[in-house]
Amino acid sequence: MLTSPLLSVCNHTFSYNPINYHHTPPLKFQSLPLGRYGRTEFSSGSCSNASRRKRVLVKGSVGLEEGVVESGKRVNLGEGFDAIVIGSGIGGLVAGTQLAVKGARVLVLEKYVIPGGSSGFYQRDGYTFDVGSSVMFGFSDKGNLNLITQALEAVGCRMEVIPDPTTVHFHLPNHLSVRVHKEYDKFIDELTSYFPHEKDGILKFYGECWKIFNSLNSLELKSLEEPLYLFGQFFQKPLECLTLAYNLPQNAGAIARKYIQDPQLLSFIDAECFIVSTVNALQTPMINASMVLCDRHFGGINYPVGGVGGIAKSLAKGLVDQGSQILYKANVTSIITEQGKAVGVRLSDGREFFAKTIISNATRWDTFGKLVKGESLPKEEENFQKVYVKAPSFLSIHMGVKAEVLPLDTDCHHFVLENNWSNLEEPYGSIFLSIPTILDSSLAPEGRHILHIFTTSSMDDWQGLSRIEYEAKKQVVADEIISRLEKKLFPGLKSSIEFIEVGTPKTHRRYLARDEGTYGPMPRSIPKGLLGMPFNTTSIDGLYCVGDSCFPGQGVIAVAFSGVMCAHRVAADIGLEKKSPVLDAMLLRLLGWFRTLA
Ligand SMILES: NC(=O)c1ccc[n+]([C@@H]2O[C@H](COP(=O)([O-])OP(=O)(O)OC[C@H]3O[C@@H](n4cnc5c(N)ncnc54)[C@H](O)[C@@H]3O)[C@@H](O)[C@H]2O)c1
Ligand SMILES: CC(C)=CCC/C(C)=C/C=C/C(C)=C/C=C/C(C)=C/C=C/C=C(C)/C=C/C=C(C)/C=C/C=C(\C)CCC=C(C)C
Repeated sequence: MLTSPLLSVCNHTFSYNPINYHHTPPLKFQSLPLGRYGRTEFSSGSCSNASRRKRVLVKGSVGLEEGVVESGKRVNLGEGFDAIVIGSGIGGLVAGTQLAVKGARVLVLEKYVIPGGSSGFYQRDGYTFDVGSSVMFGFSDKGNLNLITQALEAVGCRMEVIPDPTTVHFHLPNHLSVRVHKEYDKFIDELTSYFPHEKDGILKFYGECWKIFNSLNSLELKSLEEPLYLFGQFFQKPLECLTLAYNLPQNAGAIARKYIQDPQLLSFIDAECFIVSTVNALQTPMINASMVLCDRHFGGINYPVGGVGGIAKSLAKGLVDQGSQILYKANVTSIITEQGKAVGVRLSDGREFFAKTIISNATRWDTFGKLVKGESLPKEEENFQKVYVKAPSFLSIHMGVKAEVLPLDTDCHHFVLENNWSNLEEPYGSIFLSIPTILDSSLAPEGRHILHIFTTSSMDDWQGLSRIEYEAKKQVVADEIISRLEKKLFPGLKSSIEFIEVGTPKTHRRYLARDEGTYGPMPRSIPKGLLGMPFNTTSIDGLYCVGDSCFPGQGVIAVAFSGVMCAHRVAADIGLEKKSPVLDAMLLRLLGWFRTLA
């Protein structure tokens, strides 16, 4: 068991656009700090085989093993990789580790200095901040849907977790204050105390979610693009598969409207969906809604001791333990194709790596807009972009505050929408707040709490500003958000601030390499549930995508599933799992046709 993995092995601080105020002494600004991870040096050497491709020799740190392998030792990465994964977000790491345990030789290339992407971390002044949100689904010890636990176990890791008794505390218009308790009955009682006339509708809507969740939870989860597996599941669990197939094109809002009439309760269901999809219930696929609305009661929300960043660190270490490799500061700028097949990647420093398959954990917009060069946008991607647009990014405020400002019974996660339901999807309209130190006090110095506040914000709002205007705007916007929280939740909040850093969509774009800092794909209008969401194969032979612009979308557990599916499909294609070329061709054509219906 790994106890506090992040804190025990990581003594360095990592920068996450440290624009700060209310803080003395001022922080040192570092754009890309080099911890032990940053010590990789590269040089190219001659090829020992007849290949015309450059063989890459690595001097210094290779793999993770806390970032260092005997400095100065020349390590030959060699060739013959089965897969190159571009990016070490949870999607990329799960795909990489799952392939590695199946016996594949994998190389993960990460632009930044640590793994994790939006699930990374940074440390400052004794605080360990999660870069993204701290609500972890799929991290329990039961069922088939605990995909984070399973991904870690696959590479021999286990993290200590702290159960959260309340997934989220909603503070909504008209004094609607609902705690989502881990215990389902307690949550239903609390919700029905506000809407007694809708008790039946509430039970029926959440009951529908449970039917879907139980079906999902009964399946062995692998690639829905692999026919032998898919038909096998239909054969073994016909009712469950038909339930899922029926619900694939459905959205939560439409199903809620079958059972519920009260407009305020429907707005509450919108808020339930918005916190995970950044869109209302009418636009949120029913399968995804069911997954999160039930897992929080089934397995519960569990926080990893030491912070969310420990998950990626453990996976990256597991990858290396399996004989595969990860390189940091490896910025892929193009995917090399030969006769229409993806065969390798080129980095910004000119190095090239080659493999049988290439898996991109960059968003589809980045993959097809930047990395695949000289090709017109494939039809499949055109269709994807017709159905989905980039969701806005976030403004994030990471703060350290004096502990006494929080009442003793404060919950860990809050969602605040003050007066007007119509502000739900507006930029800065609602506020997300996580206080992970409620669960794990080791993340902050004694007597302090971490507040991670975030709200939707789009890139347009931050373009065209001078440096001084940009920083001034950060202060103004952050100040206003903090004032709102002070008024609604924590009187005296401002004067309790000991540390603060503000990140904007530009920060997310820069540090997470996500086009416009997007949170992920968002349906352009009312989608047909998950029908239009592409899986992992692409129209370029040998090129696969993984992460939140693949089925089933945003969220750590969702991208972990995407990683599992991707690894299975790739393993079948490189001969590590069974496959049937004839059935493959039929299924892939059928799935492609389904997507055109979305
Ligand atoms: N539930 C939560 O609390 C929570 C918390 C954090 C993150 N998330 C979710 O995680 C999801 C994202 O996960 P993901 O796996 O899709 O990806 P990601 O965006 O987290 O990671 C992608 C990684 O790829 C790297 N990368 C991108 N382009 C590159 C290039 N050209 N060369 C090298 N490296 C490159 C980035 O640096 C990053 O590390 C989001 O949808 C978000 O919802 C959820
Ligand atoms: C193929 C065909 C045609 C058919 C077939 C049928 C079948 C069999 C089907 C199947 C299916 C499946 C398996 C599916 C699956 C799915 C899944 C797994 C899903 C998942 C999902 C998940 C999700 C979406 C998640 C999400 C999450 C998130 C996003 C989170 C977030 C959070 C946050 C932001 C936090 C908040 C905070 C505060 C409030 C503070």
